[in-house]
Amino acid sequence: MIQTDALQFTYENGSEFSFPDVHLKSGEHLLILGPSGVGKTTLLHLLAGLLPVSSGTISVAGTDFQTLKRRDMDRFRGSHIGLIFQQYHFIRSLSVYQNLVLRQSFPKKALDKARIKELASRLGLSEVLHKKVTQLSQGQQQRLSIALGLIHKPDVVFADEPTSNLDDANCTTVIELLKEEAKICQSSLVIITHDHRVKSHFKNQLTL
Ligand SMILES: Nc1ncnc2c1ncn2[C@@H]1O[C@H](COP(=O)(O)OP(=O)(O)OP(=O)(O)O)[C@@H](O)[C@H]1O
Repeated sequence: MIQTDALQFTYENGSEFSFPDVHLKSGEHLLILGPSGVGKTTLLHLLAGLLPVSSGTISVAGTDFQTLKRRDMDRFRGSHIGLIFQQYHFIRSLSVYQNLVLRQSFPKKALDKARIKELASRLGLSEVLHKKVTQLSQGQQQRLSIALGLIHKPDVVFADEPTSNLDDANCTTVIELLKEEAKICQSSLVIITHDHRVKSHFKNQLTL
């Protein structure tokens, strides 16, 4: 599902990063650990095609990123990749339901109301489905962020620090939700974190 070879990236200011190869099969999970500043988010952005590699290759869901032009990359990401960011990316003027509809329609998929209702229910968002996202609690925002990463049943889900700012009980809940939803969607799951509480939940780990 994910295969990288000799990945390197250099920021404009000259900061250079070399990453170990990642090999992940369909439905597998990977936890990427490492101290702050080591390049975890940079690696996630490369794997999601948000940054272009300086050298090396990435293949996700059988597609070699080198073969994709920028617009094709955006389309590919919309269909095959789910992103769960540290900072929430919601459209603040819209409701929870409208945000999910918009994300679902991005890869030009037909509206699937049943899928939205079902996912919202599993993530405990049914009661707030028609509320503005600005009216949600922190925990509800976190769960909406997960729902937005999974609504289109992506092949791969990348989650960047999904448990930062959570207490121990909520940390476990969010990790279990992510694993459960990834299993239902048969998605591979890559979690980037420096939160050592997450370690015990994943066997497959890569430390940068
Ligand atoms: N756009 C940029 N231009 C230059 N340097 C950058 C840029 N973005 C990040 N960096 C630097 O690259 C290094 C790696 O950043 P990155 O965010 O990938 O680390 P990280 O391991 O995810 O850190 P954290 O755990 O704190 O989120 C940091 O030193 C950061 O300051």
